[in-house]
Amino acid sequence: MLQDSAIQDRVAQLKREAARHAVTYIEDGMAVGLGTGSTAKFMIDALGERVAKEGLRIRGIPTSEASAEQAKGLNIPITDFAADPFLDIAIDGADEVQRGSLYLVKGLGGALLREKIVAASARRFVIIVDESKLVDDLGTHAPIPVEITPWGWERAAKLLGDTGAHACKPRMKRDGNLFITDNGNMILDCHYPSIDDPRGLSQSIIDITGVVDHGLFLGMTSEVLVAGLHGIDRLVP
Ligand SMILES: O=C[C@H](O)[C@H](O)[C@H](O)COP(=O)(O)O
Repeated sequence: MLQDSAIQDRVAQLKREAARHAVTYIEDGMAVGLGTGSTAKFMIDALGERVAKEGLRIRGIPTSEASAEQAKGLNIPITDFAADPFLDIAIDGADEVQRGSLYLVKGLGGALLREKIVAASARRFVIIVDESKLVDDLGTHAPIPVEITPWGWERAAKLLGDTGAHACKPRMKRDGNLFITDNGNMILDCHYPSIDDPRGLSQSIIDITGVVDHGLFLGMTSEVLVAGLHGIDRLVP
């Protein structure tokens, strides 16, 4: 039996391989959304390698300051929505992927807003995860992060906690310490006892004035590359 650390090393290796595979979808001349998080980091590394070794000519839009720094360090050219309002592809990680629907929970690292804007702009949205992220019901392991404006945040928090069938227990991200996003907003992590109507929940959160967006990504995924101990699976909705 493999030890925990050996399993983690193997999963990291498979995520790296899945990231390399995802990067083969990128072709010369493309505008590419660059995700955020430990899995997206492997993908940006693999893309940097293609830029350096093959002279691949692409333009990237990073979904966080961290990914922007990484991309710049690898000489990946950065673009913006003025020059590229539509992207050919975006590649990112996720916190949960619902089997079948391929609905996602994203944003536990706090990057959900830019990630969602980039995903919405991309013709193809590719997700890379390890198999521990696959769930039957959203919210099984991950809370839903909700990005809210700092001004009046207490009101939004109260309403998130009071929304009838969609009430949650909002907690301030990072164990009660203030977490400010790259956009200058705050994140509340919302724990729901169960999520049986993701679309209804999405709407009820977004209807609260002061909420900027949330980490449910519904109907956006083009495909998911799942890195498991036995290899890489490709899921499509
Ligand atoms: O804000 C963070 C992003 O949504 C990440 O893509 C997500 O949290 C997955 O991160 P990781 O690949 O590190 O598990």
